[in-house]
Amino acid sequence: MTSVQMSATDEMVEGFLDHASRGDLVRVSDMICYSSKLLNESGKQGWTALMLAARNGHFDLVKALLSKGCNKDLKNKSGQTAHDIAKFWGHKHIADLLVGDGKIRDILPSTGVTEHENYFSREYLSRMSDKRTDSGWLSAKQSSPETVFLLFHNLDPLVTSGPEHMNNSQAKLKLCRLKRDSVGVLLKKSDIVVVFLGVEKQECSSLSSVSKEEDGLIAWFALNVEENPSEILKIEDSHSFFLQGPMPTLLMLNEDEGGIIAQARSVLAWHSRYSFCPTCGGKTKVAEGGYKRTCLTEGCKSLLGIHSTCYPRVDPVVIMLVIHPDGNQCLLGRKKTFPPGMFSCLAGFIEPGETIENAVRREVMEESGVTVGPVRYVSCQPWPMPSSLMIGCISVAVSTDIKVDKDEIEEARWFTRQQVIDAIVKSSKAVLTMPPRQAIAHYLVKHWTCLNSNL
Ligand SMILES: NC(=O)C1=CN([C@@H]2O[C@H](COP(=O)(O)OP(=O)(O)OC[C@H]3O[C@@H](n4cnc5c(N)ncnc54)[C@H](OP(=O)(O)O)[C@@H]3O)[C@@H](O)[C@H]2O)C=CC1
Ligand SMILES: [Mg+2]
Ligand SMILES: [Mg+2]
Ligand SMILES: [Mg+2]
Ligand SMILES: [Zn+2]
Repeated sequence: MTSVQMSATDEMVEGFLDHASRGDLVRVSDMICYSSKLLNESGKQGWTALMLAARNGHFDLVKALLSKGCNKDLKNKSGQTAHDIAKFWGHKHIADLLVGDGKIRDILPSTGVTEHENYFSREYLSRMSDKRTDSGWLSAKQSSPETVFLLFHNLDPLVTSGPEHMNNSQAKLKLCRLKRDSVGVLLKKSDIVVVFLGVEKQECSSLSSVSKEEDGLIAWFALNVEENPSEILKIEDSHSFFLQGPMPTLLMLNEDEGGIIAQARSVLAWHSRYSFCPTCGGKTKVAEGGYKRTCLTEGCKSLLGIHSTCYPRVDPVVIMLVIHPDGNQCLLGRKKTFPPGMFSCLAGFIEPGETIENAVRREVMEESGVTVGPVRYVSCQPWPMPSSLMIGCISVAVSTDIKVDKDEIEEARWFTRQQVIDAIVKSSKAVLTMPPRQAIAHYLVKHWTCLNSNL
């Protein structure tokens, strides 16, 4: 049936199940308020919203669906309940929630903050870290015609704008999913690092029907080349090109691919910047599917104790919305490099030996001269430029005079709630522009204004 032929009800059920599959608690709750019948509706293969939420590990959504009274005993066409599915996919906390009398036990005390999925956060692939040490499995997958290879040139991903890729996607660009034949020449080169990203998540029913040798898992790998490889590669897609960035171009992909890029680009960037051992400068050997570089110098200190220099690094960064003591204004700043009129949350790298809360207080003081009191964690976002983790907080100022550090920030100002709402909805009255919706700074401001996430 095409979407044109679909009835309005079918379309609503499909939309509802899609939101459930993505763990979109807000949209799912809104739709249940509109029609409680949706709770037990099923789509393809008899999967209900509860099953999809259990499959994809959306704990809060499973909890919400149960509290609305959905039937947890329904079975899909493979005879599985939501509990079976959660157990199969290793979501033990969800499986626990779904057993017995179905009563929800709150294991964690409520903080009033629910998990929010930011751009770059989606886990489209299952990382399967246990396979990183299985060199036989990894090389078999690299030879498999099903395997997907992502190619980067100086950390810019190969994408396509071809019309054949535009179905069901709002994104104008899509990662080129190359096959072994296209990248075979590169795989033979000894200096190319190939990073194992994971395998495509699959429906339980399709997994149970394959043998152990041919596990049916579709593996993904990423590789980065420094010289433009277009001439030696067999890429038939004439619409493909290396997406020059990283910003703002990396924000043009869809959410699934944003998550893949966050992982692939960070690990590849680590390889491109850590070619030699950071401890002794010696040569290193790439191991564990591209997730480790071991020093080859006998007796090197990096081989003793905690091998932290051997693994990809992640830099924690605090990013914070500072609320005025009057509760009705927030502090935003702009760097010289921002587009005209754009203001964002203050941010800064966490220093060694520092807590998240103290880093928030120090960075806000350094950059704006404002003293911060209480700090609360809200949400986080991988930021693969090259490999940060943005730790999003909301905090309350205890002083209000602004004295900007001109080296880092061009200007910082208090904006009223109405002014930031105007900016979010892009009103003609807006006196500032916000960072794009894919940036956690945007989400923190929206979170504070308590606006509907559809904006
Ligand atoms: N997702 C989002 O919404 C946002 C993301 N960000 C990201 O957050 C990150 C940090 O923000 P920013 O305000 O620049 O940070 P800071 O305020 O800490 O300032 C960065 C400066 O500090 C120095 N520095 C100190 N420690 C480090 C470190 N571990 N790594 C790199 N530089 C360090 C650098 O100096 P030098 O380079 O001169 O040596 C750099 O210029 C940036 O990568 C930015 O892209 C920022 C705002 C919004
Ligand atoms: Mg800063
Ligand atoms: Mg700073
Ligand atoms: Mg800093
Ligand atoms: Zn070394």
